[in-house]
Amino acid sequence: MHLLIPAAGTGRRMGSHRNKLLLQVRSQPIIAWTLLAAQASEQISWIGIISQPHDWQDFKEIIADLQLTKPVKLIKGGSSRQESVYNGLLSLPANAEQVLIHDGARCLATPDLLNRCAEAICHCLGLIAAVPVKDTIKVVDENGIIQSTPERSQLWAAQTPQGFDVKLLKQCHGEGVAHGWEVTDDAALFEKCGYQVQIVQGEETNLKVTTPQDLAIAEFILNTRFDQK
Ligand SMILES: Nc1ccn([C@@H]2O[C@H](COP(=O)(O)OP(=O)(O)OP(=O)(O)O)[C@@H](O)[C@H]2O)c(=O)n1
Ligand SMILES: C[C@](O)(CO)[C@H](O)COP(=O)(O)O
Repeated sequence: MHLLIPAAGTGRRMGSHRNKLLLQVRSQPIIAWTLLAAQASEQISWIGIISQPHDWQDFKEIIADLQLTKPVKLIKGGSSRQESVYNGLLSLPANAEQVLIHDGARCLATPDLLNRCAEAICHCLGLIAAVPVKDTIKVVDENGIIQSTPERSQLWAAQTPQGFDVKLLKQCHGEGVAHGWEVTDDAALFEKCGYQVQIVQGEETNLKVTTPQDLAIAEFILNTRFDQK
């Protein structure tokens, strides 16, 4: 299975002066943890890291240090996650029929989750890892007034990996560009084009490292995982 890792962000919400994926958690850059999970997943055979050229030297050193045995390609990132993923899709090897897309910032996803998504995408056209929301969610207007309370049993929090048929996802990204759609995940493009997206049970610990608080939580989770062994 081909895996694309969007890793070309700036980390604005982290307040970092450089790509947050180069920040350390448990003595390894965030992107290294993501790559270690990809390396450990038996289903992943090829890795594309979508990133900004000014980070490539750092990424090359990380890849070399990890001694990854799978082929890794560096792909130029775009100005939004959406644009980065589209670049990634256009850089896939010609034989890639399905693809998993997994945020570099979700460095706690387990090899088991990658394996389950890779297996599931062989039986459907689109899927995402997701978990049921635990909070009661409110829809609020610009004055801070609640407009509605959606039924929680129908609400799921989207994660990555997200998996797709390559041809269809390329077509959906093309439609996105043509219509000027701006979305925060690939499933949203699939939905807008009228294709079904299946849910795969995600992981509570599969958080996206977005803020400094997330860094501390990620460190705690990794310590719990690795100190237990
Ligand atoms: N132009 C972009 C923007 C984001 N990403 C990637 O998409 C994932 C999810 O994005 P997010 O966590 O929002 O990362 P940043 O864009 O770095 O964060 P922020 O929005 O706070 O600046 C990350 O792995 C990030 O590197 C990307 O490949 N290309
Ligand atoms: C794809 C994603 O990780 C699913 O939760 C998320 O939508 C990325 O969006 P962000 O706006 O970059 O946080």
